Amino acid sequence: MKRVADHLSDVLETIQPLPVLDVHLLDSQGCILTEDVAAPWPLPQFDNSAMDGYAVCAEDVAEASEENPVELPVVADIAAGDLDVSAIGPNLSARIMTGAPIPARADAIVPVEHTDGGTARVRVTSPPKLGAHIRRAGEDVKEGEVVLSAGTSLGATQIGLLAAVGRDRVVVRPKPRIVVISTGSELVEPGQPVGLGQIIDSNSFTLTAAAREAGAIAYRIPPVPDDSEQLMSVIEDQLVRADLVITTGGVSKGAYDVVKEVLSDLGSVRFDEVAMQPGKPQGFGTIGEESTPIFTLPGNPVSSFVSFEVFVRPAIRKMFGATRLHRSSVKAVLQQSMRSPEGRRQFARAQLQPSSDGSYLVTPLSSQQSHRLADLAYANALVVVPEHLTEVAAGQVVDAVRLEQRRD
Ligand SMILES: Nc1nc2c(c(=O)[nH]1)N[C@H]1C(S)=C(S)[C@@H](COP(=O)(O)OP(=O)(O)OC[C@H]3O[C@@H](n4cnc5c(N)ncnc54)[C@H](O)[C@@H]3O)O[C@H]1N2
Ligand code: MOO
Repeated sequence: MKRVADHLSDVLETIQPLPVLDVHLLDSQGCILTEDVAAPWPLPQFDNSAMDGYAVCAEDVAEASEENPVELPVVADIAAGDLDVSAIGPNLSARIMTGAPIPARADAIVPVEHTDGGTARVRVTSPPKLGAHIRRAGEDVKEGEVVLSAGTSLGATQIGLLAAVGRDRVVVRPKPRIVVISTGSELVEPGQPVGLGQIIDSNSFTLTAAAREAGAIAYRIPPVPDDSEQLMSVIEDQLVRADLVITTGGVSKGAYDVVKEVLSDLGSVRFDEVAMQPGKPQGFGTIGEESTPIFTLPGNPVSSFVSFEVFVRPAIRKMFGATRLHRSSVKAVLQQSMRSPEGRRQFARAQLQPSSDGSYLVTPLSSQQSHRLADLAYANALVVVPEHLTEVAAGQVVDAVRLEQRRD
């Protein structure tokens, strides 16, 4: 049997980052920036007021108090966006709104709450500190400063910053488009009547959602029966829009394992038994004119999910240029002894929880059978038991891969 580490390194050798693309700013959400973006101007671009109030010279109102307000003429009314802002002279003031440019010589803003709000003359009842409520040009970002560097993952706040420095397009590595195909003549769609012997296709839902959680654009298509011509035609159709294809089912030793049959003659897909539990039957390779990568994962629901976690997720992350391909794992104290098949790496569903001293405790779920979907939905970690161990006693420290918290 092939080792997990060897299969993963074969996968990651074949998978390459997608070519970069110049996209509209909002289309960059969730993508990784591939250029350094410098600010062509400072932020803020000009000195402006942080408060609705009055621009003054601080020393003119230094003695102001509730009992002895200082009264100043109001010589201008400056709104945000006003361009024509003249200087104020000594012992004069200008009414000013938040975001409006500071008139020359003003060196403090008195918030309207500390005045009588007058429009021709204003009575100031509290002295501002020098520079109070003035947002200085460049205090946020300096002109020419690199605000985001290549490799940054773009979320809402990064996209806002890019807009603020004037970018309407950016160069990113796009999200891979992934097509998920479940195979099996027994499969029916959720929401449809389920006949005797039929089962609902859950794999394609799990994996489409998992691919999206990993950062991809994922398309799910209805299950394809165990018929080689139909499967071939569906795969060929889907190659038009796919950067990567995932199938589930039909890769073990059954008489109707058509995925294996069809893909053995197409492209460069190799079928291996990988020394892991679950997820032993694995297929991977490339197909079609554009050598599109394809994973053929086993049909058992847990096996397909674990295979996705171990091989497909890192591949997706490599395609969109992430620097961290793997999920984080922690050392955790096993709460219950475990057995593990000899010579195979076990990925056991488990509940991980922090303990009061900052360490982690992990409890493997009672059954590790590959069809048990409820346990899978309940697990928040996978305990990894290396190939050479067949037993791990309670109290031992193990590696636990953290899955996204799906139940909190
Ligand atoms: N004689 C042997 N039989 C099996 C072996 C073996 O080595 N020798 N390996 C077992 C292991 S391990 C796995 S894993 C499975 C993999 O089987 P396939 O990939 O061929 O998958 P199927 O036979 O099509 O289905 C297996 C199982 O999973 C259910 N299934 C399939 N697709 C879905 C879906 N989309 N949603 C929900 N459930 C699905 C299917 O009904 C079967 O119960 O082979 C073992 N057998
Ligand atoms: O390898 Mo299967 O994936 O054990 O259930």
